[in-house]
Amino acid sequence: MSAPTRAPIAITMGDPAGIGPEIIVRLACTPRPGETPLLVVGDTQRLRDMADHLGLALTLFPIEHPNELEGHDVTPGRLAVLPAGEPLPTDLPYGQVDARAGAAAYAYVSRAIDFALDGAISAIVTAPLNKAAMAAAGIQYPGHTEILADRAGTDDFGMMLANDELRVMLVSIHLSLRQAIDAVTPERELRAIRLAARACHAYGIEHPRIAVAGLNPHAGEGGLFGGEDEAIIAPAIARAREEGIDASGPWPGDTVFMNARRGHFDAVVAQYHDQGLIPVKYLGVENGVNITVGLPFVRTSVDHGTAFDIAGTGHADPSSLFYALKQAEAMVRSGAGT
Ligand SMILES: NC(=O)c1ccc[n+]([C@@H]2O[C@H](COP(=O)([O-])OP(=O)(O)OC[C@H]3O[C@@H](n4cnc5c(N)ncnc54)[C@H](O)[C@@H]3O)[C@@H](O)[C@H]2O)c1
Ligand SMILES: N[C@H](C(=O)O)[C@H](O)COP(=O)(O)O
Repeated sequence: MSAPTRAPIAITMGDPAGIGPEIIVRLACTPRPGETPLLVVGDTQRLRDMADHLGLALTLFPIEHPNELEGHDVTPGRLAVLPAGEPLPTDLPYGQVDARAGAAAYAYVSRAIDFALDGAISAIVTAPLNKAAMAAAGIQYPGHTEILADRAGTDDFGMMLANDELRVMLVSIHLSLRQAIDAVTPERELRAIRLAARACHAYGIEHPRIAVAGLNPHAGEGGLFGGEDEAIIAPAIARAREEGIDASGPWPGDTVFMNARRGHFDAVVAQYHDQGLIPVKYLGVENGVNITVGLPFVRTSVDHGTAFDIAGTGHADPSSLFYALKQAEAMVRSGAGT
């Protein structure tokens, strides 16, 4: 028996019709260096069926509270499951938007947040949920990040995607492109720069160099291609510098990530979702992690989605989940949080 020595990390199962169940059972059966005990908030039968489908020898045992892990054998091949929401129908199809799956995904993350706010778990690591399925269930949040921030009662939060080569903080997250342009405001710019610096501190970087990407082609080319870069972004960078943050820009968005990857910057502030996430995901989703910065607890996530095109087929790569767990453990260990 290996007794847990610190509060467990909870992995949420995500959308049951996606690849969450598969990547979780693969992770649970693989020896890994971290010593933090794990539990999954999800559906035991769904995980059981997936492990059987993949031919994995996995023992699942139910718990009702993270404290119950104390004294349990939590070695690879054994996994505690904490239920939430309604039990799933056994014939729930993979790879389809389903309101029952959307409701379940929301229930898993909600229950994990309860335990995180109580200090009963040390971090939340999320498997992907499907935003269309959640909307079909009548849940109005666009994603995990907004649920987490709302439940934590904070407006001062941000989404950072990172891998071994890039760290990217977004000015806006799940908005239409038109709305994202309107969201380029002095307040949001300054907040994103501050959050990027804060995240770098959590990575142990004392004096982070924060590059801010421009909004328009060539960062506006002196006003030829749009005025937001000079009128809104540049003054926010100046404000951040007055606060002592080593921020620079606005840099042309097409080359700033290349220079960050070369080591010229510690993080990039991207003006909208795809500007920031394409460079990170292009380097491979297997080494990427999504971190919510600004919460009172640690939350990391895989940097990929529910992959309905391969869900249930046994072809999902669990690497990003390993990476997200490793990052969460490091953040908990350092005590830096976010
Ligand atoms: N953390 C999250 O909860 C999260 C993250 C991103 C997207 N999403 C959601 O997931 C849903 C689907 O999003 P999408 O189709 O844009 O992106 P996706 O990441 O689900 O899929 C994009 C492509 O990458 C492949 N892929 C993704 N992860 C993989 C893995 N682990 N192994 C092998 N191949 C993998 C898929 O098969 C697909 O071809 C949407 O509802 C989206 O909002 C959720
Ligand atoms: N924007 C994220 C991505 O594309 O990877 C993703 O949608 C996850 O968002 P949440 O962590 O807020 O669910």
